[in-house]
Amino acid sequence: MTASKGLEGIVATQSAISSIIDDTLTYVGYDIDDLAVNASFEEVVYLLWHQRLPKADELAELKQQLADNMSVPQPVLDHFKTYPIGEVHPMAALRTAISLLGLYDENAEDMSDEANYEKAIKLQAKVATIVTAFSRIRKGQEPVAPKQELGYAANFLYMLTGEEPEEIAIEAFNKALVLHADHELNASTFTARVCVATLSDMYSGITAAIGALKGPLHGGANEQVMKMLMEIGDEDKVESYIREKLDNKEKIMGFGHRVYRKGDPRAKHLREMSKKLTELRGEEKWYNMSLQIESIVTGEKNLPPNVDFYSASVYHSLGIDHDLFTPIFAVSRFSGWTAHILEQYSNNRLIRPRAEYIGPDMQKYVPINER
Ligand SMILES: CC(=O)SCCNC(=O)CCNC(=O)[C@H](O)C(C)(C)COP(=O)(O)OP(=O)(O)OC[C@H]1O[C@@H](n2cnc3c(N)ncnc32)[C@H](O)[C@@H]1OP(=O)(O)O
Ligand SMILES: O=C([O-])CC(=O)C(=O)O
Repeated sequence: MTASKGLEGIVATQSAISSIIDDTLTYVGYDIDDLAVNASFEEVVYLLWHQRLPKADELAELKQQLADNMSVPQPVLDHFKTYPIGEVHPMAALRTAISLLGLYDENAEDMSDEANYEKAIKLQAKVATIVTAFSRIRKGQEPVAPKQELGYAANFLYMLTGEEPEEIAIEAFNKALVLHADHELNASTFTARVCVATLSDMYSGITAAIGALKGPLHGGANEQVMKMLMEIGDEDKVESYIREKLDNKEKIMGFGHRVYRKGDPRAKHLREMSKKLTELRGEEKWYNMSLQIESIVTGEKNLPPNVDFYSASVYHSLGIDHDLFTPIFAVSRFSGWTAHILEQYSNNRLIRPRAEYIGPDMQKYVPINER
């Protein structure tokens, strides 16, 4: 038995949800380039859950179901007030809130297909409320109730700020949600599948996935990208900052990928949006710095940017707090995680790989006073 470090190159399951073949990402066979330009997030959610695009009445029904399920039990929101304000990372708060939310769902342990589909709807609806409410409560503000007539992307921004967002912000945010929705067997999705393959419940699977997404080698990278941009601060400091990091063999956040070799197809959409939004806000420096970083890292290391790189300047331009970038990734990825959990349940087998043992051999127990 020889281990593949990080399970690199191992095909661990079959899935009909998304695929990465020759650096092309598709959701159920639809090219991400097509969906990024044309689809609403709700259409993508439906696509991932049903493996087909919705008809108009089906989309309207899903939108209504999401709108109807956005409210969150008060104790889940109140528990945010028990944290030491300002010190809790919103991903830790989200992870805890979803686990807590499970206690308020009387069907949490009902493993029927219907109950699990309903849980997917509830989770997708409520995560927007949870993330935005946490953001407001920690600033001493009241949560904002969603508006029935707004779509998912618009509602998220509305609940975050209390103001109806501009069209350009809705368009950018919807696109970001579409681009982050699913990604084959990434670390957090794999985590969700491993968890529920024991026939554990969906809240457990999603809680586990949030924990996996939080790390800076995965979803946590987008916040780190913005931290780096802020640290550099100015266009004429990029060159020396990045070269020093590379010379010290440090990683540049937002670059590299386990699967993509030529490049992440999502990055160009975010790059384009970053250009548009930073120009609009008169803050082109974040885009210009990002371009410079891309040119150096690609030139020196042949490492293209991943989805996390330009999403940082996009979210910053939308006025979003930097530590909410990864929770926003999660808000979108709830759709993929729930789709994979439903798929896992529908054709389940316990996921239990082996380890190549490299510890000492055949030791004999030594009584404690003789060690
Ligand atoms: C949504 C997402 O999860 S996308 C990924 C988000 N994560 C990041 O952006 C963090 C930065 N990137 C990384 O840490 C990595 O590229 C990962 C974790 C994404 C992929 O890692 P792996 O597939 O294990 O690649 P691995 O670490 O083997 O890298 C191969 C080589 O490229 C280098 N490398 C990889 N990424 C980077 C980077 N971002 N900056 C500098 N060098 C890098 C490695 O040091 C290694 O060099 P070596 O061969 O000289 O040792
Ligand atoms: O697939 C991966 O390893 C990480 C990634 O890009 C994602 O989850 O979107």
